Amino acid sequence: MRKIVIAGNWKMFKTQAETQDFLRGFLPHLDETPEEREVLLCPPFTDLNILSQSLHGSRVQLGAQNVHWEDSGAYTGEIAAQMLTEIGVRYVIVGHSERRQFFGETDETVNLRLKAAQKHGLTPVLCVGETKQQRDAGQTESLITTQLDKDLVNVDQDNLVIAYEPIWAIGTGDTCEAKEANRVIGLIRSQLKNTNVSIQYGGSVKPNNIDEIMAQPEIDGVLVGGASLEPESFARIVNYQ
Ligand SMILES: O=C[C@H](O)COP(=O)(O)O
Repeated sequence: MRKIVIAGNWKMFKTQAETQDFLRGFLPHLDETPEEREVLLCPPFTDLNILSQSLHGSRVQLGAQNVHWEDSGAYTGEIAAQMLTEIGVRYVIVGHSERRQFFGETDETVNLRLKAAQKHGLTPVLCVGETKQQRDAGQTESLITTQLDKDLVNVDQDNLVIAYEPIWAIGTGDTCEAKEANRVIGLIRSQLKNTNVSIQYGGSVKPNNIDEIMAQPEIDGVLVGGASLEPESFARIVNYQ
């Protein structure tokens, strides 16, 4: 049985005070959320501790936005898996297109980060997806196949979530058609050893398109950026019909 995972990726947004405001507005809505849905927040590192304390005893899981492959060392600006698990983090986003595009993340470093996360009991959320140029050139399938082949070398598929995020749909309001996202996610699934991996869609998910997205048979959840920052809109997404 595939798990439904609804995740908010806050990217580089929210101070601790803003995080507390968010929780006041968001948490009461979880009374309506069906039990089987995993709800996940991935804030900036500086918000993890306060969220860990505030969410103690709640059903919301914590995720980080990055993890280094070494246990410790001289890696300025990076974070180690044990620093995350010590404060109750359970998931970590790896290979987000913004990391690949702006911070030199490669399939090789994505693979190292995935293995390090798993070694310490974190569940990685691996992001894959094509640019507009690659889509227009008919390279979506080959690009995703290459990413999966390289990123998943020696990665345990029993402790993994994948997010299909077409880069052209991220933060643009230009959502991938639900049926097309379903098709690509089916293709991703067909390339996995474990076909029960939960595969999310990400890219301009909003309250007005969540129901159609989640009605697709291959889609097991969503990775939400902008619309996860506002309590009412993320609550509507978590409580999709
Ligand atoms: O990680 C989340 C994605 O990059 C989607 O962001 P968005 O919902 O703002 O388009």
